[in-house]
Amino acid sequence: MRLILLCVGRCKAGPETELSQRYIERANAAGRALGFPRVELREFDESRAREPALRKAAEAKTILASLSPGARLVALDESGALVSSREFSAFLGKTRDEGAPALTLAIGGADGLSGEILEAASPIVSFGRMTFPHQLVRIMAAEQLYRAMTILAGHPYHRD
Ligand SMILES: C[S@@+](CC[C@H](N)C(=O)[O-])C[C@H]1O[C@@H](n2cnc3c(N)ncnc32)[C@H](O)[C@@H]1O
Repeated sequence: MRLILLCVGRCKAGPETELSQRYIERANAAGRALGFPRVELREFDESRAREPALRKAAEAKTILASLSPGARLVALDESGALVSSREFSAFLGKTRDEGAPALTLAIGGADGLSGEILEAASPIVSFGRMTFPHQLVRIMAAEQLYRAMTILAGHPYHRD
């Protein structure tokens, strides 16, 4: 099952990009043998529309258009469900075993994700009730994908 980290907003070259790339490379190395051939990072420009609602709607259209047929959509949003790393890894394993061709994790831009995306997603996952910048969330999501791979592989990176 392909894993896609879909980001509204681009990250400049620098420490945030380096760290998220490092976790993606680790997730790729650990995931290949587990039926996760690769984590793909896709970035889109934030909309330049004047109103936040119009920006979010335009960004939602881009996100929905980029989903491959049969792909599962997970939204990252402050309002979502609080899940443990083990629960998240179990969800990835179950979705893979159900035969989904791809799973997309969507990260919103400065305005956040639209209601349309939150309704289309299952589940909506939160990293806590605080709001983080999308650059940090990208790193956190990449790390959680790597952590999930190690949990599924029985590797001792994750300790609890
Ligand atoms: C700067 S935040 C969006 C701002 C916020 N929704 C607002 O109303 O102003 C950018 C993106 O990072 C992700 N994000 C931020 N905090 C998060 C959290 N606590 N849990 C999960 N995702 C988060 C979401 O995908 C969000 O759309």
